[in-house]
Amino acid sequence: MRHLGEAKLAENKQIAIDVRDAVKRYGDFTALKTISLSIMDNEFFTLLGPSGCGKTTLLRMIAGFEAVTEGAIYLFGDEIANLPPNKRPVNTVFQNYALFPHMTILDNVAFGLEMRGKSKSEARTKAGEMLELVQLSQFSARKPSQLSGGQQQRVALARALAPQPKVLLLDEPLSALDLKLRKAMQLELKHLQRETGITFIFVTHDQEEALTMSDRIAVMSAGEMQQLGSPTDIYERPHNMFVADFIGETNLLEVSVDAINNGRAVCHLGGGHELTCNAVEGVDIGSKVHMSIRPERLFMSENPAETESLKGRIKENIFVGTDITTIVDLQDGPDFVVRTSNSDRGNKRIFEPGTEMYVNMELGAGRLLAD
Ligand SMILES: Nc1ncnc2c1ncn2[C@@H]1O[C@H](COP(=O)(O)OP(=O)(O)OP(=O)(O)O)[C@@H](O)[C@H]1O
Repeated sequence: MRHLGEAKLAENKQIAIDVRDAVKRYGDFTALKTISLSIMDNEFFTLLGPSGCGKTTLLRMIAGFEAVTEGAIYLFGDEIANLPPNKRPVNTVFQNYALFPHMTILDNVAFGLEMRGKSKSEARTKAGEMLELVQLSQFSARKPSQLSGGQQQRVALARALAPQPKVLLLDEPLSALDLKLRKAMQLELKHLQRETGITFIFVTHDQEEALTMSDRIAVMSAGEMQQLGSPTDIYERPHNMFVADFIGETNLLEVSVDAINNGRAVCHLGGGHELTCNAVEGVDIGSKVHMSIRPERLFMSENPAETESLKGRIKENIFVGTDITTIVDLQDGPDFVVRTSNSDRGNKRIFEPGTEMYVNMELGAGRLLAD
């Protein structure tokens, strides 16, 4: 099966940003450890990772606000080490909008264009078009304080898009917004990216945001890239424990691999429980590794299903609106978290706490992690 990210890459797109063996050190501290990645033209690319992993540092190096200690960054084929920030065809949207409070919305958007040498009338015409793009034309005469947080963020976007940069860098631009507005803005940003065709490099620590918006995601931790792939790759086929744990919710089980036959690995999880899943490269017989199973890939039944099946007892059911989360005690084995969507509850059983039942999964649901 092809994934969105791969399909896009297969179109032979030009590389917008090429980061080659880039290292960033602040004195003795290494903030980025030899990062290499290529971001394609017209791609919505996300740098995702916990606080302090180096995402902003990488973004600032692309923008030209930080020098690269080792390695190089290429922008559409050209090395940019000696290009000052204002000469790069790159613009940044920050978390805190940074609008001028005394200027109207229109002037805020026009200001950067005038600074770049456009005449006042040219700048204002272009600013008007940009406000139309972000659907704020009716507010062009207002001051920033007369707009909501979401509207101010859209002004900041219009301002950053106005000079038609080839690449737009977005550093956690939605984190100051409440959840509902953030979700609406996520879709809006994605549409804007499609409409303008500009390469977006988006920084976030919010995995759901990254999955919703991106063509591809680079998952980072402690200055290193852990995995690069489409949202489906990252979610369905995490390469390691960090990615499996950081992206979404998962059951991370300690297992020992007892046998590998025909591409299938038979794994022991303690307490006499056994599960078979697809073998992966780097995990051999005798390995003690982890298996990741997403809670929504498990289902419960009164009798063992014809798939992989483990006997357990219900500990607790937790109603979380769209789903019911069930904690299952496997008796001398690990606890399992099973998620049942409320939309297909008719097909899947929910049992009362204390009931003995079976937790089942398809063969492909468990994923062995090499580390
Ligand atoms: N100017 C600096 N001098 C020294 N250390 C720095 C400097 N700037 C960043 N760092 C360190 O580099 C590491 C990466 O910082 P960075 O801001 O890139 O992280 P981040 O992933 O963007 O985090 P957050 O999500 O909190 O913004 C952190 O440990 C930070 O303390």
